[in-house]
Amino acid sequence: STDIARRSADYQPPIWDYDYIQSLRSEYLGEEYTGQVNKLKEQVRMMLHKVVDPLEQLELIDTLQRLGLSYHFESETKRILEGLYNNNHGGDLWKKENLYATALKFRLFRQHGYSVSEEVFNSSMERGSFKACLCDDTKGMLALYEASFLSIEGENILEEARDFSKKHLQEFVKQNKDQNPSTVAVSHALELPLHWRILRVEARWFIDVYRSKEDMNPTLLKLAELDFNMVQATHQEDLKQVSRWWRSTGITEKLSFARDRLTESFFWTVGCTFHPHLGYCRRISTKVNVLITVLDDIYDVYGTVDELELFTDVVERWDINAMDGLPNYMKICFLALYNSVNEMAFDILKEQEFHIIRYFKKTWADLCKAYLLEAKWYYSGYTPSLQEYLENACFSIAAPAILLHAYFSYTNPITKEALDCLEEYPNIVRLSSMILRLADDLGTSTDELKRGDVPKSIQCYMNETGASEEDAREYIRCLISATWKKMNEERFVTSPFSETFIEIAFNLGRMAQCIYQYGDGHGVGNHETKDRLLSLFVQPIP
Ligand SMILES: CC1(C)[C@@H]2CC[C@@]1(C)[C@@H](OP(=O)([O-])OP(=O)([O-])[O-])C2
Ligand SMILES: [Mg+2]
Ligand SMILES: [Mg+2]
Ligand SMILES: [Mg+2]
Ligand SMILES: [Mg+2]
Ligand SMILES: [Mg+2]
Repeated sequence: STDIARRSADYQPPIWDYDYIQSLRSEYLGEEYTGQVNKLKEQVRMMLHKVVDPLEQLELIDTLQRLGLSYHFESETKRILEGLYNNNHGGDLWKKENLYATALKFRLFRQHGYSVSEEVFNSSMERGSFKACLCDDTKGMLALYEASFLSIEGENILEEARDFSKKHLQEFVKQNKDQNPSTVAVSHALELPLHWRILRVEARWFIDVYRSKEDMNPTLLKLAELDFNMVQATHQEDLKQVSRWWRSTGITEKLSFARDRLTESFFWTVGCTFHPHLGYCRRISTKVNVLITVLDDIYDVYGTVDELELFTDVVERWDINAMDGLPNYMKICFLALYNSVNEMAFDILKEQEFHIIRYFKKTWADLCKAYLLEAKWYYSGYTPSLQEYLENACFSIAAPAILLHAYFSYTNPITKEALDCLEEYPNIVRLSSMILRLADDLGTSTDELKRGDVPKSIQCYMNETGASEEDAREYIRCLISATWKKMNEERFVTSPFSETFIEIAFNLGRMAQCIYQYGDGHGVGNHETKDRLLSLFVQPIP
């Protein structure tokens, strides 16, 4: 190609090389442990049937969830919560309970879609604020803090609950320097509340914490360790398979300027859909993520505006006969995208007799148009208002494309109603995109601006208000929190989407906060991400 001065992002090669990934093995694959795990599951089912004290029921449900086991006991959990909700939701039991029990029940009810009012905390308040004596009740403070993240817009009691509990928990950590189970639990929650954490990542951490708790139940621990390792073995097979596909495309050689992040792309999908039987969904979503990562770098780093115009036009037309004018690196990328997407469309046509190409074509065209607009803003030196930036950046972050593919890759039967709704970018998609975009900008914008990229939300806000970068970042974090309140409301809206889809959309936002918790965990693959990937995909729990 002509010697155009092209930017470089100087991305490092992947930490996880191909041969290493292909060498992964697990003794937990296959039937070896199925007998043992089924026996343990039966024992836990008995525990769920025998427990009668309401607080113990809630604690068992919460523990199973944090151990990553709740997906085995969904019907038992539903039966218990239904019972608790029906026979005491009237409210008398709420009054007699301590703050810890009230907050735990509130969080679990809301999380499972039972509507419960923030007024249940009234007995812990006087004259509009929480009773000062409560601040010594660390267990209650922690439960109140976690519960406050299930709030929706306009719930002032829960807003007050978050501020009150956060202040006293920070105080508690300051007063107690030594590492002990409660300071560890409090610091963990202050880093990221449970509601914003990815279940699979949280389970790996909590299993180690649970092992040393004085009320640890050996059956629960054993099942959690065994199940974690068996699921890990399944994920390893998915990863090896999709890694073989990625190598066969040759894209990492042909487009060496772009990020080669297959394993991190797989981590995104595991965070969204860890269920063992959703392997096809994980493999498709990984293909989408790793292709989007390359596409994003073509628009953000390497392509000239003329080339990007050409590429966007070809994607909009979705026509391989329109490729001739593309430079070679774009031919490779478009044809890989075209083949992968059409192959998935074929799978669905064969399985469900649904011809869906036009939905894919539209979502990829919308994504590339959003990319192109950002590239034009960059080359023309234009800084949009925050509002203008975000309207486009909720598309350029690719969440709508990611969620559309996720919907198709596990939903059977696909419904026209859900498709028409998806095509209009419903609230749940828009809100999930917003969280992903804001968390991504917090984690990646420093490096992006260094090598040259469109001004991100932080910079747009600074430009618009004259705020410092620190204040702008704080504002973006508040925006994430406010968006979560709107997302929480979506849980209660009737929609044509299944509970699974809603959970995947929630998890996409959680994944962003997980990946970017310590900076750019995707592009840079920092040591936190590396440690997480090792514990999730390589090292079984001993
Ligand atoms: C999977 C993704 C969320 C999507 C592609 C790679 C990402 C990690 C992110 O990459 P980034 O370059 O930060 O996106 P953007 O800031 O250029 O939109 C955008
Ligand atoms: Mg969670
Ligand atoms: Mg590369
Ligand atoms: Mg980018
Ligand atoms: Mg981009
Ligand atoms: Mg970014």
